Amino acid sequence: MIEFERVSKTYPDGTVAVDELDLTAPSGQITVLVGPSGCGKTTTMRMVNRLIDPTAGRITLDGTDTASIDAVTLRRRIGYVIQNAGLFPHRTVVDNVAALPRLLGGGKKQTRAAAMELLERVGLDSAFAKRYPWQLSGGQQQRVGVARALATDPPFLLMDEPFSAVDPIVRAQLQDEFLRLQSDISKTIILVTHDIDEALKLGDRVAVLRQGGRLAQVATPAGLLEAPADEFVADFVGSTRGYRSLGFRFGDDELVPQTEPTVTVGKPIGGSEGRWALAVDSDHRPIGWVDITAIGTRSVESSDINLAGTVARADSPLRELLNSALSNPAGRCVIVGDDGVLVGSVTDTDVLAAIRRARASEGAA
Ligand SMILES: Nc1ncnc2c1ncn2[C@@H]1O[C@H](COP(=O)(O)OP(=O)(O)OP(=O)(O)O)[C@@H](O)[C@H]1O
Repeated sequence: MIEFERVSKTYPDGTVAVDELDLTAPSGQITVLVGPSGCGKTTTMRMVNRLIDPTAGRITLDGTDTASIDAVTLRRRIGYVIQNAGLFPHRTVVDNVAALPRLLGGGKKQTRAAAMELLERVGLDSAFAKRYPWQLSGGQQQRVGVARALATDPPFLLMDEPFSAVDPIVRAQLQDEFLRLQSDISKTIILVTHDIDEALKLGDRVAVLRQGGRLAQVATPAGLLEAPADEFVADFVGSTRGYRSLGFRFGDDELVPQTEPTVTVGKPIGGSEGRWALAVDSDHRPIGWVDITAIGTRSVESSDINLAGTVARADSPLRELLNSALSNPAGRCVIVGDDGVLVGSVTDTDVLAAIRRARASEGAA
């Protein structure tokens, strides 16, 4: 757990960057700091690893005052990921990741092997290990940045705008991978962003800061959308906050897929009701929809398949679940497993009902 207790920072020129901040970042969770430019996010984060010293107040890591820990020792316990990755330009990818463990006295073979394993975990093929940072895309560099921050297996991680230097599609991929990684490693993370959508997607808790480094509200993403503390927060989360909750995901048991009747190419349609039937390949992966009324008793052909529909996974954001329901001619959301194999389907009404249930339980919490 990282705790800020009445922490303030006034720069020598008199700028109050952070003003009496009280905030807790719980263990094993992602706490996001979000707010407009200049509201003190980076200053707040850098006080944790003492790149900046607070003017007043104290910051504790699992109860220990950071001021009482030697700065080098402190930074070993806190991984740090920054925008544009900040990699050593003259070292290969694997050497970037292995650098700190080597410095701490790890053997060459052992630290390299550990670095290779980490690179795999962050989704980088081993073929990239011998490249230099400039030979990687922005998204690949960010992955190396994350691997490097994790190299000493620190319990705490600070991430300053880690995904903002890449295009929106790569950013979404990196965010998804990061959430998957975090569900495995459960680090105590503080992440800074100015992007409210990123904050709502990644944060277990989101702290909204306003100008002058004052905390406007800290809440779960759903709590923030449903009950903004004041006009500033309401404006910051935006008037489309109803739609923003479509970025949330359901837990495993909140949506129960029903069996979806299927058809395959080369076979006649048997026993499907309604107008549309889902076509699947021989591995039972959805490929499109067939208009039953156009087929009659003959066999289904590839050219009969309407490819308009999309699929989602049970843990996809609600946006993708609804998108699947709305894009499929049958109006049902098709759910597949990680391997792309059909699990079943839910209706758009099921998705909306589950959203309402989730909101009701959030409100009751
Ligand atoms: N070394 C410094 N000396 C004086 N003022 C500073 C210094 N560093 C930052 N500031 C000021 O402190 C305030 C907070 O800056 P900080 O970088 O923490 O904000 P931020 O929320 O991270 O901003 P951004 O989203 O634009 O990166 C700003 O007004 C900034 O101009």
